[in-house]
Amino acid sequence: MAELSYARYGKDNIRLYKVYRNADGTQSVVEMTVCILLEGDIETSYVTSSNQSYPRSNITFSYTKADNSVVVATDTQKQTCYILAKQNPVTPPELFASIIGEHFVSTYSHIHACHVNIIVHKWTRMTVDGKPHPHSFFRDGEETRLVEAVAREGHGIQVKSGIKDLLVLKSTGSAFYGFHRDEYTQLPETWDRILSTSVEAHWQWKTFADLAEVKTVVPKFDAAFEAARTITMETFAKEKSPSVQNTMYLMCEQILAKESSIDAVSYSLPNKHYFEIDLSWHKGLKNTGKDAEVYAPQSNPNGLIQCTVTRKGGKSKL
Ligand SMILES: O=c1[nH]c(=O)c2[nH]c(=O)[nH]c2[nH]1
Repeated sequence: MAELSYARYGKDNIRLYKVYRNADGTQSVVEMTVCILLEGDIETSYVTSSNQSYPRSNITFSYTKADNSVVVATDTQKQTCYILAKQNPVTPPELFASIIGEHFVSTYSHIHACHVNIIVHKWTRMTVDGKPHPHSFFRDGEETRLVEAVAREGHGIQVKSGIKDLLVLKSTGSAFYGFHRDEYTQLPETWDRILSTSVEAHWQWKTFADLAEVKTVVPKFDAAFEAARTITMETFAKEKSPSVQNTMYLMCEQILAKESSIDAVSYSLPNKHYFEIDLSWHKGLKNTGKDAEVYAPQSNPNGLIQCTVTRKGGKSKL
């Protein structure tokens, strides 16, 4: 006996660009990649067709019985994404993701959940002749802004925001000592090391009742993104880090303190190692400890340190 235990389908890698022609003659642009995944109820809502009853809302029938009548084609989902982008603002991405999610759940009676993921790609306005250029942009880093919105019928909209691929390095001001030692330990303690990581962080908003409630907090989304980015960089730079674990915890605490509508903050930080190179074999060159200047950056393996910090004493308030 076989049973379908998981079913979602949709369109991934929908690439989307929108230009805003501003009243002052300047233009602003947004480029994003969207993923939409739909879920349907498996047991309820039967309709009658001819003399036959069949489960109208049963998305799984498209899998188990080749019944495509319940399938909102993935191409339709892509076209809908473009139409919604034309008819609505695409920024902040948390709002646009919620608009897409609510659309699918409210438009199709047999679709009960819609998962929307958005990656926003950077286009930063150029400075030309010392002035912001009206319509030219460049990519100043691979860092992306992320959003995941889940609209679930009867359960509101859950929104998670994030940042990914923000590559940072500090050449001193980081230590790692006092860690557990046993017969498997070779790593020496260090009071001064290079610290580098590619930041991935997510912050989960309190659950919104509906799209109308999402709309009431729109300005908070950009503000929280800027705050999380600033807190990440300032903590990384200013803190004399005793470990990645402690530094990332401090970042989470500050983001929770800054925005009361955020329930939880997660970080996932690879520890990108830079190894000292002993060059003493060459004419006694000193290149270790306090004399270290030339290092070998390591591609792998890397440490991977993760945490989630949740607001104590229950959920947050708007
Ligand atoms: O900040 C660190 N945390 C660790 O858990 C760890 N483990 C390790 O080898 N180096 C480091 N650095």
